[in-house]
Amino acid sequence: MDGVVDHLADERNKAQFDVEEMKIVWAGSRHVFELSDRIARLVASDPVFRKDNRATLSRKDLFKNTLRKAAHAWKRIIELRLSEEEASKLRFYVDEAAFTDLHWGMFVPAIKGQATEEQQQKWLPLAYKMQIIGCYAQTELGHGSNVQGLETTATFDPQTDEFDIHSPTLTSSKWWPGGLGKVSTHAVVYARLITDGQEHGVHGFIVQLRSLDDHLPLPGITIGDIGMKFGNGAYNTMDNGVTRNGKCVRSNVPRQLIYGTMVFVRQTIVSDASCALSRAVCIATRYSAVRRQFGSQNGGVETQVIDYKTQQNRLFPLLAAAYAFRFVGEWLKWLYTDVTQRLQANDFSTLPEAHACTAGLKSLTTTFTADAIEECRKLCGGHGYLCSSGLPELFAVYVPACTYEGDNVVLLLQVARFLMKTVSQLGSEKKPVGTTAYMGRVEHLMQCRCSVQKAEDWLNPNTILEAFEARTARMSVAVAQKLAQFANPEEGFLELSPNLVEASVAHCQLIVVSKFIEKLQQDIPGKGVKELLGMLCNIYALNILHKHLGDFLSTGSITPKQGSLANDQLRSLYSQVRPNAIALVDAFNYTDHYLGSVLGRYDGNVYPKLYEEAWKDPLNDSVVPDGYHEYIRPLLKNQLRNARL
Ligand SMILES: CCCCCCCCCCCCCCCCCCCCCCCCCCCCCC(=O)SCCNC(=O)CCNC(=O)[C@H](O)C(C)(C)COP(=O)(O)OP(=O)(O)OC[C@H]1O[C@@H](n2cnc3c(N)ncnc32)[C@H](O)[C@@H]1OP(=O)(O)O
Ligand SMILES: Cc1cc2nc3c(=O)[nH]c(=O)nc-3n(C[C@H](O)[C@H](O)[C@H](O)COP(=O)(O)OP(=O)(O)OC[C@H]3O[C@@H](n4cnc5c(N)ncnc54)[C@H](O)[C@@H]3O)c2cc1C
Repeated sequence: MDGVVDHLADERNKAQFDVEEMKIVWAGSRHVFELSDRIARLVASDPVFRKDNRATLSRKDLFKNTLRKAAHAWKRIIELRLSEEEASKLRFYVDEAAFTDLHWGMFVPAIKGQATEEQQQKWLPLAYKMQIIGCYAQTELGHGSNVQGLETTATFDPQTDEFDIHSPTLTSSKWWPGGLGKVSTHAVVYARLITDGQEHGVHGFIVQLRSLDDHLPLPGITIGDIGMKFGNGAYNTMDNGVTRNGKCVRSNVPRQLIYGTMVFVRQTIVSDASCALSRAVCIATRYSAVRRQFGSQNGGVETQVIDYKTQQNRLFPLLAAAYAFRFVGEWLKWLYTDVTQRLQANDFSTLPEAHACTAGLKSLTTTFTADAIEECRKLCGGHGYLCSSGLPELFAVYVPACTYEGDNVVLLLQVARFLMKTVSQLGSEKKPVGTTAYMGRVEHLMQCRCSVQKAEDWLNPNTILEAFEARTARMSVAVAQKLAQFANPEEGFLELSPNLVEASVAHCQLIVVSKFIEKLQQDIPGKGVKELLGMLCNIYALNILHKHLGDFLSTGSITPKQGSLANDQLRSLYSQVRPNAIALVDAFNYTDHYLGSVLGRYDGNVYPKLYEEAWKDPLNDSVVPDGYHEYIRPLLKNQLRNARL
């Protein structure tokens, strides 16, 4: 900021907490903060990684530019001898969806999680050096959610000691896999295993797709890109592929680990939600402090839009959620590490809970984040609709997270199965543990009364927790009782699926609230840091309570009066957070390069930069537009009309 006017300086001076310490809390540790900061600057200062032209490039140029960036990134990783942690931050700050995500994020984990020792020794060194490039080919044209419904077959031929991978129909074509369309040389292909004429369910097989000499598809394989996706630029940097069959290399997979890669990726998607959300919130918060509308007294300055209570009521819960998702993401990473270690020791006991948590939290956080990015766009008024705000592209890149790695409703139904199983086991030997431990107090939760009498009573974390637990327990038990009335449980499950999904959402929201409260019980240094986090935790919880008041009231978990007091407390919390809003988004420590938004600039110098940016549009290359002589001039001169008459 040397020599640059900081238009947000007054806002920064208002902060009542230590921003530098909050940056450490956000990053997770001082080590991660310093590393992230260094890599973010490295990326921002490298011209190859510029991204302000993505919306205007043609698909082919966009894609080629992504290939260039990926090759350059890999070169820098090798030259600078970056560690895995540094390389992964570099990918984060380069901020461009590419085949490398699938290679590192799914192909390598699938081999690590599902291949035998011998297979790992063969494939992993090649993959780590990127001497082969892999993708994850599960979804087909006809089936995505229903993995057991995949049609591709892998038939073992004892004569050749090979599997014959076959997609016999159009609908069995692999369709969607990222990186498959134009880049990958190999894939983990999911197919129904057939040996001796017998079926053994869906398994993963490593298949070579393209020649390592000339990149042409191997015989028997038809391969290409599936076409343009939502939004200009955005996810179109990625080649999503279609392919039909081939021969392959043998595989031998333990049944329970087939789904392991999805558990891993869902966990990373939850952590990623806080990044996308915080980015949108940072843009909307800074711009809301810059933007002024109405309220001028005697020709004085107008009101900053961030001071309108309606703006705060829309924006601050999103800010609070960004922090909430950060902490639940940290916890989920711990849970995933724990379950992985157990699996290595053949202990599968915590896998169902890990599956339910990753599926449910992936669904909850991505649905919320996608909606929140769009809300941030609206919070920025008309300028939010400009590509230079960064929000349209962020939305277009982010919104498929609600679908990929499991459609969000399908995933909530998985949580519902887990919840119903937990309820059905209450009173048996098997005690609920982990995130369902609260169900062990179901008798109390079914009849407890919320003690809130005045607005400030809602600041007690135990009060909040009990209201959320009572709501979830009562919703789960109510739907379980309805289910029990069906002679055929699967029929009941289908009929009651909307109620089941609502119970799952309540359960996932409870997990997020409880992990935020747990975070606050840790030692958090820095003046005012814990206090601010406490306010954000209360905003996150009370906003949910307000938005889902129907659930809380219909289950009798709180009274209408208590609901109204929660809302009073929310308004008071907004006033307390307001002076800290800019500092709270500064704590994300995002560079202007990463934010990619004129509205979210650190220095708040929005208007001159918006004007400057507009002139860069290719349409402004000429004063008189291409097409004037053909279409505008004849119109103005009435030549078109005369010609018709
Ligand atoms: C320009 C760029 C430059 C940068 C360059 C830099 C390069 C260098 C970088 C170097 C870095 C090095 C560091 C690397 C760091 C890593 C980076 C990480 C990034 C990660 C990002 C990844 C990218 C994401 C992009 C998006 C990818 C999207 C991919 C996909 O979408 S893949 C396809 C996913 N498909 C689905 O999810 C399908 C959904 N369906 C299902 O999951 C299931 O079928 C089902 C719905 C659950 C099935 O239901 P059924 O009822 O049919 O059940 P079924 O019979 O199958 O199962 C029954 C029992 O099994 C249980 N169960 C089900 N699922 C699971 C599970 N997942 N786990 C455990 N158990 C499960 C189920 O509960 C039943 O149990 P039961 O009730 O007890 O019987
Ligand atoms: C950008 C992007 C990248 C992707 N990358 C990959 C990849 O790398 N590799 C890969 O293998 N796949 C990939 N996919 C595919 C992705 O995993 C699937 O699209 C996803 O799992 C959803 O499956 P589907 O498309 O079959 O949706 P469908 O299941 O057809 O969903 C359609 C609708 O039906 C509803 N529905 C479906 N089943 C049920 C049910 N049982 N009960 C109630 N409602 C239901 C859904 O909620 C949804 O509203 C990608 C997809 C996208 C968009």
